[in-house]
Amino acid sequence: MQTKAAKQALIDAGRWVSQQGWVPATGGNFSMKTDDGFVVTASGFDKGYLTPEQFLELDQQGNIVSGDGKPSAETALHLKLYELQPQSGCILHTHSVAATVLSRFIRSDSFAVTGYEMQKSLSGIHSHLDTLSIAIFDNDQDIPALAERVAKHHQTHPITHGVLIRGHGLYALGNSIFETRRHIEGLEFLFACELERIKLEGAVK
Ligand SMILES: CSCCC(=O)C(=O)COP(=O)(O)O
Ligand SMILES: [Zn+2]
Repeated sequence: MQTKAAKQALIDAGRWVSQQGWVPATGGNFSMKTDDGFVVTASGFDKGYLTPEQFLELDQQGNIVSGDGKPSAETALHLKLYELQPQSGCILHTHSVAATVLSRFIRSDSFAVTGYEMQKSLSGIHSHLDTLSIAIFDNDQDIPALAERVAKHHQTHPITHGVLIRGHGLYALGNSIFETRRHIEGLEFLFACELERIKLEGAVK
């Protein structure tokens, strides 16, 4: 995709995720592969009201080639995820309440679900009987270190649809912005269902 069109697609995605309440304050960051490299959101802006000036353009190696301000503080994690999953074309990082709370509630290193028809919104999942597993990593202000932990985990448990960062949010991957948006919407639905189920089960204990 051309850079200008990629920025507009991310602006539209930002408005949508903001309307869903999944990028409060200045939370979240977005990136997409382009014909020349990548575009990534600049740091510190409200992702619901992005403008074309609030992006940086990176070359294929992730070096800044144009744009003002600082790239997202989490750019290194985006670049690592593209390296691990080269077919990925777009990464959207969100901070929903459900992803934040559930990733803290679950003590193990993955969110695993089965039994939901909505699992089929995720590429490669064809039955509610399949088990969907999303890895959870402890949060870290050292983003390159976090990216290295993700890479190490990927060697034994390949990352497919996304990762959760504990108490922080979701990184969703897809081969296009359309697939990534679908993955976010499907995953957020599943997170919300699981939160409701946990609350109901707690109430009857
Ligand atoms: C209040 S959001 C804290 C930083 C963060 O987690 C985030 O997603 C936004 O960071 P950026 O540098 O991309 O604006
Ligand atoms: Zn974040």
